[in-house]
Amino acid sequence: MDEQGSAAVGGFRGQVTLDGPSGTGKSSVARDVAARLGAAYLDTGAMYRAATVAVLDAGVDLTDTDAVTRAVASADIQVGTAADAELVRVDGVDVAARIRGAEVTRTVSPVSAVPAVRRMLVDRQRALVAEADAVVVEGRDIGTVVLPAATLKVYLTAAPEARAQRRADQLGVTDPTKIAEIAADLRRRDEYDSSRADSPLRPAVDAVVVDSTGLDRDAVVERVLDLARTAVGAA
Ligand SMILES: Nc1ncnc2c1ncn2[C@@H]1O[C@H](COP(=O)(O)OP(=O)(O)O)[C@@H](O)[C@H]1O
Ligand SMILES: Nc1ccn([C@@H]2O[C@H](COP(=O)(O)OP(=O)(O)O)[C@@H](O)[C@H]2O)c(=O)n1
Repeated sequence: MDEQGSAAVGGFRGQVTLDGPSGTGKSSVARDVAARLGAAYLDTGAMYRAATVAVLDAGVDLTDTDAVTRAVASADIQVGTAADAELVRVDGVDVAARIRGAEVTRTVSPVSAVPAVRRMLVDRQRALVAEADAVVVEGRDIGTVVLPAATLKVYLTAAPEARAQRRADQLGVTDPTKIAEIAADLRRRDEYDSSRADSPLRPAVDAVVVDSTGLDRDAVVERVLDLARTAVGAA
């Protein structure tokens, strides 16, 4: 038993994927699970957000997919894989705070729908994963496209109102008009991410779907750790 009162998954080796829409708890759960497993952690959304910073700074027309691709290809995008420290840099500049801002959040879905951008970032994601014996990777297409042979695939869902409220709480937003704007942004990104032709957001056929609506963060973490124990036992 560890200090949090549950058995750790000792010597875990393998890949855990966490996919799902915004506000379902992917980042927070993935970080906690990685820390408990002693695994690396990769936030692929941060990579698409960093790519979006490069596109915004290049000032290109977002509908010009060749120009978007060139802007991403010529940027030096660095994302760390430690669960306890966020490292996101574009051309050596720390953009960890900027990637969470409204401008990037508004623009990231069209940038991430460009197939050539996805190919570049998926190659990077697989290379980063290959460096780790144990890794937790979160995003939209990790179980379906990036790591189809992962040890455990989890697809997180939650009711749209719960997701919007969580995001509002996280940002310290209490104004109902602003909460409605957050909910509208989540709907827009859900729609964009689920309907794109390349790597749409959807559960892998062999993913375990976990609905976090009525669960707190720790309960979801415990559920994923239980699933990881079972997956390792079954391997
Ligand atoms: N099961 C949960 N219940 C309530 N709040 C949660 C839960 N999981 C995560 N949160 C909180 O909701 C917010 C958004 O979670 P986050 O991990 O960023 O989601 P995602 O990566 O899916 O967008 C964070 O403040 C997080 O602490
Ligand atoms: N593997 C991934 C991860 C993110 N994304 C894109 O990047 C955006 C931001 O991802 P994120 O994980 O940071 O978003 P949140 O869930 O934190 O709001 C998503 O809305 C997708 O458009 C993607 O296309 N594929």
